[in-house]
Amino acid sequence: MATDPIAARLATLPGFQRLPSPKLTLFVRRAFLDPADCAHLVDLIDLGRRPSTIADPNGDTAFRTSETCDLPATDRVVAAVDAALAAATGLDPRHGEPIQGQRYAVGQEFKAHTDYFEPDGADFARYCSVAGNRTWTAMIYLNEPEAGGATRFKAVDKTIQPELGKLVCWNNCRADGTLNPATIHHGMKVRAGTKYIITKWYRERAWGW
Ligand SMILES: O=C(O)CCC(=O)C(=O)O
Ligand SMILES: [Fe+2]
Repeated sequence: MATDPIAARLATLPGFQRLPSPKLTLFVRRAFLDPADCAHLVDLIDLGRRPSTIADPNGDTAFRTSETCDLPATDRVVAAVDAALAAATGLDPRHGEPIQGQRYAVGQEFKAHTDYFEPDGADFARYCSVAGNRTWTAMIYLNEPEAGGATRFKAVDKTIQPELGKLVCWNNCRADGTLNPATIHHGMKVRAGTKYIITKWYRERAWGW
């Protein structure tokens, strides 16, 4: 059976808990970021937010209703988080997309989706011809909304609650490299308060710039 070297590494790190599922390689690490860094990132997201977009629009204009922020790689905290993620995971930082922030107000959500690009989707060549598809996702909750906003992985019946500084990371592929539909997840509606997260996606090859 193929093995996943990144998962093998994460399993050895203090505080990293692996989801006990043969279908999905997913880890949670509580308090990966400290409150001051989370607060700084929240401020950056509030300053730079724009409506979120999706690849391969499916006709549902309410599919992803959040806002997104392209975080500046030159920011001291953004650079430190980038380095910390690469150091923890062992993923090649050159394969990483720039870190994004996401902000969900009350009622906003990102319906069930996978983070990889569908090979038969209209946008596949545009998004994947240089760097290849997405491999790992790293996502960090920057705060705890007062209600709602959990991330639900329905194929493995796992719901992760937002918690300040909590890192969730998973492999969008199986150990043999094929895309894993069991990674499907839903950023559920915020019911009270505002939810802030950062997302970092890694690619098969170096990101083009
Ligand atoms: O907001 C969430 O909990 C999930 C976010 C997400 O899935 C994404 O940005 O791709
Ligand atoms: Fe996602």
